[in-house]
Amino acid sequence: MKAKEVTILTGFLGAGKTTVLNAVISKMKDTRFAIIENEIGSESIDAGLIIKGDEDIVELNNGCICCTLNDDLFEILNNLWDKKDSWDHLIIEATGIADPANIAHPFLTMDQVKRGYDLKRVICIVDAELIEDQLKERPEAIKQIAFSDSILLNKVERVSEDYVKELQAVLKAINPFAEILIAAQDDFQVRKMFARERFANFYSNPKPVSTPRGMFSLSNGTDEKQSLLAFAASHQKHEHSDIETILLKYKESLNIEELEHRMMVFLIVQSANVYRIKGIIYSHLFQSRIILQTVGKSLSITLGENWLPDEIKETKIVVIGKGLKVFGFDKMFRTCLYTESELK
Ligand SMILES: Nc1nc2c(ncn2[C@@H]2O[C@H](COP(=O)(O)OP(=O)(O)OP(=O)(O)O)[C@@H](O)[C@H]2O)c(=O)[nH]1
Repeated sequence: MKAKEVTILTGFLGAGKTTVLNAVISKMKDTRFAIIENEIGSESIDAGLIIKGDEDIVELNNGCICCTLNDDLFEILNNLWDKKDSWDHLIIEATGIADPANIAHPFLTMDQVKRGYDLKRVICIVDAELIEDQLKERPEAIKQIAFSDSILLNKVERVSEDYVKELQAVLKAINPFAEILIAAQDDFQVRKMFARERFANFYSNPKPVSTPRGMFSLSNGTDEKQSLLAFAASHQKHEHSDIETILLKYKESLNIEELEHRMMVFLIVQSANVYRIKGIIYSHLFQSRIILQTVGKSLSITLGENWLPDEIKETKIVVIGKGLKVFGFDKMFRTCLYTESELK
């Protein structure tokens, strides 16, 4: 059986990976996708933001797969392989701080993985408004651009045309081999992105891991798993080890106007070390969930999917940044909860 096509979607926190993934699912209706959604927090928000179709969506929330190449990934690859007749193309949405080279490693070096999975391309989504600061502060952002085959410059409507040209030159300098695409209004150039395949010898020739021959199964303590764990262990010291996540959960209904107000003040005054906030919010005044997102100083509060009748309605908010104080965030969000007397 032919190996399945694999695409890795990378890009810094909030660049627009899930948005582009949704555009891909909508545009390429003739392809059945399997999706691995990796998030650094223990709870997945993104999986709830992917448009529902026939896609097989697997969440991998135990940490960033670029650092913890653990059993979970192999189990997922094995499980997907078992259902290989039901999908055509695997997309891995990496966390916003992942080094795509580490994610690509097993696909490039392990014979048994290669037999089932053919890594065709790495696509990097870049936030035109924030990338300049991200390149200065975060080595992850540079690695993501440097390792990609296509770079999609996103959110260009937020910057000037001249600045877009400057950014193109910067991106070209970091990665002269990549094709740079500009996202136009609601057009993420999906077909173009997927038409491009990686150069066979482009990647930095990771050292091959010796692998025993056999079935495509990695779940039984094979040497490959050992090799990969050793590889993972040797990569434990990451540049993004200073990045932390906080998860806050509330069962009470939340006042969306108050939330908007608090968030706007927070973003103006205090958000320097916060890269990303994303949340699914429960407010009794709405039949649907409310989606809260911040990237840099931008705030978006939108309607999500309706709650299902038997679903537990609760708010889940993930904050990603450096030196985060749980108490402060908890206090801010608690002031947005309706009190019992307000609900009467
Ligand atoms: N203005 C503008 N906003 C965009 C565009 N693409 C995405 N966004 C917004 O940017 C925010 C983050 O988008 P996501 O697609 O969730 O980003 P992501 O890269 O998946 O985020 P993480 O998974 O947290 O790293 C959302 O509020 C999107 O609506 C764009 O082209 N223009």
